[in-house]
Amino acid sequence: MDETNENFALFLDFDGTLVDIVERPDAVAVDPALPKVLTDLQERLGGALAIISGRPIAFLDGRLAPHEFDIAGLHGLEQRIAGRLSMCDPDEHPVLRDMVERLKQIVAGKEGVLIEDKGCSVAIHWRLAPHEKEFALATAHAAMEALGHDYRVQHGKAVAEILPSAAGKGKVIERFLHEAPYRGRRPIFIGDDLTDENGFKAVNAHGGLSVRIGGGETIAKVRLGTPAELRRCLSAWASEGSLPFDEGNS
Ligand SMILES: O=P(O)(O)OC[C@H]1O[C@H](O[C@H]2O[C@H](CO)[C@@H](O)[C@H](O)[C@H]2O)[C@H](O)[C@@H](O)[C@@H]1O
Repeated sequence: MDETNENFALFLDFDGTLVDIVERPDAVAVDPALPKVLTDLQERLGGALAIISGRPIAFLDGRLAPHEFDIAGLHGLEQRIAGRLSMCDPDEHPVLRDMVERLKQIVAGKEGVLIEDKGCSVAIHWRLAPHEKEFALATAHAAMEALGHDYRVQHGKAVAEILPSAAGKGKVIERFLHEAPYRGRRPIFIGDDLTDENGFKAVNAHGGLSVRIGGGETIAKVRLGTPAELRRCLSAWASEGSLPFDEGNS
């Protein structure tokens, strides 16, 4: 391991952070150079690099293949650390499963409104139909009311997700920080969205470094413009070894 990096634990969001936002969730494309950059950086950090995403782990593994990184999916409902996998079982969420079927029927006539069924959570997207934003938000909140306190709505970029209340990026980052090789290190979390603010709060509380990609109100300490800019920073960090963020830049 590179000694200058031994104190850092790096947590990276996926959509809007490592990859550019696109119109459809299934159309997202990974820069071909990215998996190797992440692998090199993981080595520099003595293994302390993890992806923290709202996507299912299976989707992320598919996009980053053949590399299998430490990872948290579904906003922390699933995780894999050093090959140890902990998954969420959709069968333990029968009321949510019924609700997913109802939601598919409710949006059926709404062109451009997409239901992304993630097993233990469900997202309602309106990026292709911005005029349906209020409908999609009202639908998500009505679903949450019907499901009760065990579920909450997570707002995001042209999306509202219904997910178990226990899910949260801050909580899962805390879990990683209790495990080797993350334990005792200074955390860095890089994200772009509302769901990432909870992760920024966790790393800030540890005296860590929070980095927000793009605009919007944030508690992150550093801001970068775009996923492409971040990919350049990560590539430089992987090849040169020095932290590529200026902590004074917020
Ligand atoms: O935690 P993340 O890795 O940032 O995932 C958050 C959500 O990202 C995806 O939706 C977003 O990206 C789509 C593709 O660019 C875009 O079409 C959509 O408007 C964005 O909200 C993903 O589909 C969700 O499941 C993730 O929770």
